[in-house]
Amino acid sequence: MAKPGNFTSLPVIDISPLFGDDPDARARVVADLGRTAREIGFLYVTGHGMAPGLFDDLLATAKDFFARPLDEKMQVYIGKSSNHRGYVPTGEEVIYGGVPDQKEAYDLSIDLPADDPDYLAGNPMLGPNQWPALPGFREKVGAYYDGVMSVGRVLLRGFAEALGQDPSLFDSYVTKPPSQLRLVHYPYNEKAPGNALGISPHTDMEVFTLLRVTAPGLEVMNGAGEWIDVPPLDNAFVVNLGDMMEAWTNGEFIATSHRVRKVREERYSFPLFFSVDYHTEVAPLPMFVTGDKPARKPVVAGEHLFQVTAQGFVYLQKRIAEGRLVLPDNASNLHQFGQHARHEAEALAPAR
Ligand SMILES: O=C(O)CCC(=O)C(=O)O
Ligand SMILES: [Fe+2]
Repeated sequence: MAKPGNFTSLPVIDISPLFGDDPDARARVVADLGRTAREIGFLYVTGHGMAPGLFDDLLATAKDFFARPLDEKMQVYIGKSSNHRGYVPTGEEVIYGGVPDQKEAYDLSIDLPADDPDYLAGNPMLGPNQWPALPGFREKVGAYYDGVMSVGRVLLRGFAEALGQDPSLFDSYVTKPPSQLRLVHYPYNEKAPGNALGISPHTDMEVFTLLRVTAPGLEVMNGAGEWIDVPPLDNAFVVNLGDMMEAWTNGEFIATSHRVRKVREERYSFPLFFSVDYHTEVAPLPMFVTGDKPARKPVVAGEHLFQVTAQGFVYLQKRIAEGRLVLPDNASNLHQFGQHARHEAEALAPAR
């Protein structure tokens, strides 16, 4: 099983050469990405080309939205959506042990038209977003979403090259991906003990995550089992590889465990979970399977994501209890992969 090295801090990788045409500079970045993906699974990304204003606007918009009265936010309650989009009030997410969080969120993903065939067929993760009526919200949050997805696509090509493959290796798997952006708000909590958990140890399930946060709290586990601080870095994304990347590469690239420590400070967190297409069967790609590294059991990406999601949200649990929602019983557990397996062996519950 893949295991990270004994790093004590994360590398900062300037990916601007991935947008340029200097082959030597590109090769250096690709080599850095490869080393990091094999040994750490976590990095800061700068030189991503996104104007700082996009994040500033996202943050200001999120602050405005979360400051609105509850009944206004509930106009776009996630429980009104058939494809998991909208406002997630405090208490909606099921807590895996420990002190309940005061966190609230707004979830969006690829904004498909109402005549999208997957949406019409009742797909539980594909369809339109539920946009709040707040002026400018859709434009600003949508612009950030498009920007971060573009960075994700460039990064995906960089990782493909870092595996010694054609940059387009993964492209055909990400044509209409349910890549979720979460706007998360942890209000000020004067009682929050510094070492209590905001999110318990987990790996992210998707290909990789592009994260921006406003305050410290995120920690990554190194190979020695020590928690390493990942404080926010100005105009940089924290990028971590997820289970699908580890599964595709048969463990060559690693999904690293992380957790969020509670801090006595209001905190906003904006993870973009870069996913593959809903119907993709995620299995090790043939070039990563060898005699001593047998292929693991495949999962259908979207079914797996939705199955895990369904366990974590009250409105989905209600739909299941009422028989209005039936989960596919063939979606196996992606937590069998990578560090999730190790954590489950250590009896630590996944957070999402
Ligand atoms: O808020 C953070 O710093 C990270 C959140 C996270 O790990 C997640 O949502 O999966
Ligand atoms: Fe995470």
